[in-house]
Amino acid sequence: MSGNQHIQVPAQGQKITVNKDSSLNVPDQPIIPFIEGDGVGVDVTPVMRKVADAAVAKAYGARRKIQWMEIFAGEKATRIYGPDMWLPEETVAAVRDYAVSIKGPLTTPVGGGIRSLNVALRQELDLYVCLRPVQYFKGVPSPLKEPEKTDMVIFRENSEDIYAGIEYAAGSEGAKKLIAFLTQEMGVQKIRFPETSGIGIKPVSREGTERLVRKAIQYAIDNDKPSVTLVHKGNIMKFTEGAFRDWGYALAQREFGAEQIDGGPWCRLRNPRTGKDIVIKDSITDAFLQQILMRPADYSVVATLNLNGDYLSDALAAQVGGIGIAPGANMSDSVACFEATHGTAPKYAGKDYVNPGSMILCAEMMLRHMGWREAADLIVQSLEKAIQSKQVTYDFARLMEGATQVSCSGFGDVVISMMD
Ligand SMILES: NC(=O)C1=CN([C@@H]2O[C@H](COP(=O)(O)OP(=O)(O)OC[C@H]3O[C@@H](n4cnc5c(N)ncnc54)[C@H](OP(=O)(O)O)[C@@H]3O)[C@@H](O)[C@H]2O)C=CC1
Ligand SMILES: O=C(O)CCC(=O)C(=O)O
Ligand SMILES: [Mg+2]
Repeated sequence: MSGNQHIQVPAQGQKITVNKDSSLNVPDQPIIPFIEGDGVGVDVTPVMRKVADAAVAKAYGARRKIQWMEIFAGEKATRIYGPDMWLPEETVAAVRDYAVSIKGPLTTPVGGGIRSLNVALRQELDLYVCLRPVQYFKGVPSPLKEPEKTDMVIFRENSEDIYAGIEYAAGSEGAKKLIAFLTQEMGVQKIRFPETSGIGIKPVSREGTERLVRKAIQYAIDNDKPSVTLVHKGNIMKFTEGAFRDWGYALAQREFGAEQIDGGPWCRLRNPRTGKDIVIKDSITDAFLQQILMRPADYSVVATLNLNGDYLSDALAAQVGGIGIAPGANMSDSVACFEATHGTAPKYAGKDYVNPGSMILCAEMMLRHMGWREAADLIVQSLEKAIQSKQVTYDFARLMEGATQVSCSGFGDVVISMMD
């Protein structure tokens, strides 16, 4: 870590502050920290900013303006702060202190090298909810016959599970110690090749599960959704994924008054806002992956563990047009950092080529979170119009008849032109 200060705080603008009940005080010129991101981050992040600025200007004139503040992580941070400074302290502090931020993707090497900076940021700030809405926009090409039937919101637990990165390489001191402990003290005889096994640990807690499932059920209540599905592989991983399911059901009953249907485990609660039923159900992950393709209309809010949520995010995104149009947010009760589902797509980096739709929709989620609903609505409407005009990036153009392929920045300009 370094005491270096490289963040330039905009002269104008104020911090967003958070009340005890998690509501926000948003000034008319909020300072929003942003991380450009590695790879295609350099392409999509400027487009996102341009579209968000245009929507804010269109919706509120001179009355409101985002004061962007660049903060640094990933390769850019190492260029600015020095080698090995991948996630500077002041970057983490800014994401925490400014309450609302947005980031482009960051590279994580496979196998060796640094651990995920994306995961590190989530862990350091305990951004325990990864919220990824999956909705169909009219005109988007999809591999499904009826893509509009896919309308889900993923609540992915963001702080635990095998994703936490507690693992030891085969042959390392850590792996040897753990394997010795397991075999000698715990009587474990199931490690097939103990001499050459790497070892990963999968922590899943009651608290971690409950806070995630609570958010998912509250979301279903607030947004008039018909069901919450707990997705787990609890038949095999009984005390982690199975416990996630059991703790989830217990929470629904204890805190939301859900009652079992036909002896359970499914249960049902009455939405206090609408009087309608919300069904709490569960599905084993492998079966769920086929259900979302075969019967997507049966599912709405999804609450799941970290790794399942990662896999499901990309699979569900594909059903409604792919990860070029898949936004998300990492959230705690006081901090929200908006982040696309996709990664750095290195082969396209710097080519002004990829779809900026995910980042644009991240900005839309961010504006809605700030209560700037009119600007958020404008983004959704103009994005839809842009897609329907068939002026789209390569990912959509290759699947659409009669489309005109435009660049990443070109697509941003089409979206802005649709605001008129
Ligand atoms: N939150 C984050 O910062 C994340 C970071 N990553 C990191 O990103 C790096 C690359 O990961 P990788 O597995 O290649 O996954 P990516 O999501 O970066 O890319 C996979 C494929 O998805 C398509 N794609 C991705 N982004 C877009 C876009 N904006 N518009 C259109 N299509 C898009 C492309 O498909 P096609 O080839 O068909 O054109 C691309 O080749 C890794 O280091 C990974 O760890 C990954 C996910 C999230
Ligand atoms: O951190 C990474 O590099 C990958 C993360 C990821 O795929 C995700 O969070 O969806
Ligand atoms: Mg992922």
